[in-house]
Amino acid sequence: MTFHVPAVDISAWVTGGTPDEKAMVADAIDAACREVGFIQILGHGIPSSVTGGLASAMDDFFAEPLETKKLSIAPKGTNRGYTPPKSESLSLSLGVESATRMNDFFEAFNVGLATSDFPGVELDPMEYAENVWPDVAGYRDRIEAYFAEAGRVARTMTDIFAAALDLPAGFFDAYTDHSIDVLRMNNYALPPGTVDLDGDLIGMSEHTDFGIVTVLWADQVKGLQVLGADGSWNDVSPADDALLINLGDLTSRWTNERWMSTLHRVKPPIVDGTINRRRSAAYFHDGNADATIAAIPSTVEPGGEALYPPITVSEHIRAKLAGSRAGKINTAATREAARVLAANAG
Ligand SMILES: O=C(O)CCC(=O)C(=O)O
Ligand SMILES: [Fe+2]
Repeated sequence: MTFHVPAVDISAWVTGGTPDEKAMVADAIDAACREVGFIQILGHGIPSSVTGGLASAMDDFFAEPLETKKLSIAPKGTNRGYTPPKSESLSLSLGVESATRMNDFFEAFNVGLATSDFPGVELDPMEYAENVWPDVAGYRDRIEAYFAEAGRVARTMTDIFAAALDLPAGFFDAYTDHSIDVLRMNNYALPPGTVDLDGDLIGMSEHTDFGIVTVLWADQVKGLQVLGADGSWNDVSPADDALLINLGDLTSRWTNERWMSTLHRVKPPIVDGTINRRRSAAYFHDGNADATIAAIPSTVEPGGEALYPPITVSEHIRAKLAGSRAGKINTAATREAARVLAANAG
């Protein structure tokens, strides 16, 4: 079976297409969400100057010495600021004890929506933590410009999802008007020779994303692998100017697994004892902390049962982060864990 990430041009939803044009896009997105869970999108409308700014800001920050980068470590328990290599293990977010425990070698910088973005709304300052910004000229401006664009694209995707699922227009708005949104900028780099010392190192171990939808910018250097329905891992890199979209667990729960949160990992190939540096930036659109996610009735067979109990966004994200960040196995992810174990066996 050949694995293929479908490409969909969403410009009808970005620049105001006809109802027919929009319906064709929604149908293509529904098929991609049912069959693959990863999509390449074109026509997203993010200017290349903005993605160029994101990439150059990442280059400027990650080139700093480790000790300088560590000045941007945010208070414990917040999903913000710098995370050095080997401080997370994504596979633990799934409840799977990984052989590569805390051996994910990516380093990252996280920014997100904060309490100050929602004046008058009562929010947990840990979940909506304020950002920390490094002392790098123009960094904040470049990141904020991309963050706003990626957030717009994530919201456009939920508009398309509502149409694709035959839900009323704006269905997702009430769940996302103070959404936990985080941009994780990932840098995969190892000094030459390191890879020989520890065969267990992996760029980012296998995981599903946690929230509603992820907008993923990635450069075209090899490393991202996506699990196919047949249990095979497949290399994926975006076409020129394309962004990758993938679904998170909350959407899989919401749609009673009509749509899947697809497993993926980052395993940069080792060439001459080293790896080629690779960059990505994942914008996670996770939903309002206090929103309750329960299967959309039309996705449950008549007389059938929902596959998951209702859960709040907050409960779900906390359990996931406790796994990846604190090494605490997520025991609430049995259905997801079963999928990983099946894949590893295959
Ligand atoms: O680096 C990539 O392409 C994927 C990153 C990713 O999966 C994540 O940050 O959740
Ligand atoms: Fe991911």
